[in-house]
Order: sequence, then structure tokens, then C-alpha cells
Amino acid sequence: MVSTTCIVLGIPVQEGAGRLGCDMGPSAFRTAGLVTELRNLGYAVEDRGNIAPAPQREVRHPNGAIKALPETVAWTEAISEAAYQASGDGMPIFIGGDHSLSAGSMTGLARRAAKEGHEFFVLWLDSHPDFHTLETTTSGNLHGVPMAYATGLRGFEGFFPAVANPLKPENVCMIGIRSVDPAERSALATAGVTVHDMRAIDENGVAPLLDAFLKRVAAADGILHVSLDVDFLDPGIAPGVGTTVPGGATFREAHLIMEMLHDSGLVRSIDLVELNPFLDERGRTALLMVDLVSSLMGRRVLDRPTQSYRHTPKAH
Ligand SMILES: NC(=[NH2+])NCCC[C@H](N)C(=O)O
Ligand SMILES: [Mn+2]
Ligand SMILES: [Mn+2]
Repeated sequence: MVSTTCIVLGIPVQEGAGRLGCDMGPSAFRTAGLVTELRNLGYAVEDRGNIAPAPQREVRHPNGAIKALPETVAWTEAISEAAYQASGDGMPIFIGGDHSLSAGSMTGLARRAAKEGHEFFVLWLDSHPDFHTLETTTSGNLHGVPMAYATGLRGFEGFFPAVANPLKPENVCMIGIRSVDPAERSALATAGVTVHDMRAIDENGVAPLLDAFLKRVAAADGILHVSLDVDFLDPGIAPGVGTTVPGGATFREAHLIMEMLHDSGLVRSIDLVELNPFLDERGRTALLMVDLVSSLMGRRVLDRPTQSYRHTPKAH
């Protein structure tokens, strides 16, 4: 796995969030030592710098609450293309930027997976499902829509770029959910997304929930994208985000997830989103996010046998 080249892509989009500051996220991840940490783990790292949005065109939607639609569309176009390219060259790590960036990353990665004949899966670590459509959002903040868009829900046509390879809702597993708007709740149930809220974590622990999903990814010979929103974490350990929700994942739960993901060998790409350095305290949230990436990329405390998820082909 250490022959993998990590491709760092800075995506300073902030228009999708309700407050400014996520445009400083890529700098904060770099300042917190992301590239050095990856190199110390033995990876080749190519930092492609920050990408820019595509040219803007005029788009207007009847839902007057929507903010920054032309900007978000322009970002989505550029990010999707960059994701498609980078995933052909190595393991993309998208450093945001607000969560609207995942509209681009997931669609570009899904296109790559389809081209390579792989089933595409997403692990969504967030307090929010971000499952609004352009019709249902009431805040109008477009970081609340990327999962609905990438799974091909109706209502984005003619506004956002067409989704050629929609992500199957049954290939999505959400963990950490604790803030869901009414329209999202019914849409999630209809779509058939696996949603593990904080209660599910409290009752079961993260390990069995994630284990079941990783087994499904492996059984389908799939590839896995991980989308990590800072607000997945408890605000007590990760204050640097505009949409804190109390009662989030602990330090230990988050590291356990990262270590299990590494053991699985299934992860092909990562989004690190919603870091707002303006709201952070001396970089502690940025440092914690980098620390979690290290665990996901293979830093470990002890040598221990790892659980193998890949099926060995049956001889016949
Ligand atoms: N990526 C995020 N932080 N999303 C928060 C979304 C919150 C709320 N559901 C909204 O649509 O406004
Ligand atoms: Mn989110
Ligand atoms: Mn969130």
C-alpha cells in the first residue's frame, strides 16, 4: 500500500457554508503538517496546490433561499474533473473547503470507478446527512446538498452538471448523524441509505457498524471513498467548524474508525471538509484532522494481525 502516491488537492470553496472562513482550510491542513505526516508514513506525496472554479454562468433557481448557486456549480464542475483525473494517478486527498466540494469529488470518483469497472461506495462521517435537494433546502447553504446530488436525486438537472454515474444509495453508509432536517429524514428513508446515528454508536460502538459496511464493500469488490466532515467530531475536541452539533464522535471513536479503515485496505480517496480556521483554537482542529488522517493511512501503536476484508477467490 505504501507504493500509493497521495495526491493532495486544495479546494478553497467557502460559498456552500453559512459562514465565511473555509477558504482558509487548505492552508491550515498544510500548516498542520499533512504532507509531512504522509511522507513520514512512507508515501510519495504530490501536492497539486489549490484548484480554481470553472468559469461561472448564470443560473437561477425558483427556491429563493438558495445562496451562491452559480459559484457552487462552477466549483462542482472543476472539482469533478480534478477528482476524475487525480483518481487515475493515485489516491486523492481533497482538502476543503466546505462540504459542497463533495458534490464534485464524489461524481468525479464515481466516474473513475465506473471506467475501471468497480462498484463505488462512500463512508460519510458527519453530523449531517447533507441530503437536501435544491427544492428542499431552507437554509439555502449548498453544503447541505452534495449527497442528494451525487446519488442522483431529482431536481438538480439543468442547474448542476448532469450526474453520469450516480452513486447507489445502498452503497452509502453514514455514521455520526445527529442533525437531520425533516425533508432529509423522509428522503433518506425512501432512498435506502444506511444511516447510523449517534444512538446507534452509543448502543453498539462504532466497530460492528463499520465492520458490517466494510464487509459489504469487500464482497462487492468495491472501492471506498471516505468523506470526513469536521462536525462529525464532538465540538469539545474539534471547535474549528461553522456547524458544531453537540454529542459528536470522541477522539477514540474517530481513531478506531480510521484504524479499521486502514486495515481494510479498501479506501481509495478522502475528503477533509468544513475546517474553518477562523473558528479554530490555535490550530487544534486542523492538527486533530491530520492526526486522524495518519491513523487512516497506517500509523499504528503496535504491530498486530489485521482483519482481512478482501475475499480470497475460491479455487474451482
Ligand atoms: N456540510 C454541512 N455542515 N452541512 C450542514 C447542513 C445543515 C442543514 N441541514 C442545512 O441544510 O442547512
Ligand atoms: Mn457535511
Ligand atoms: Mn456536517
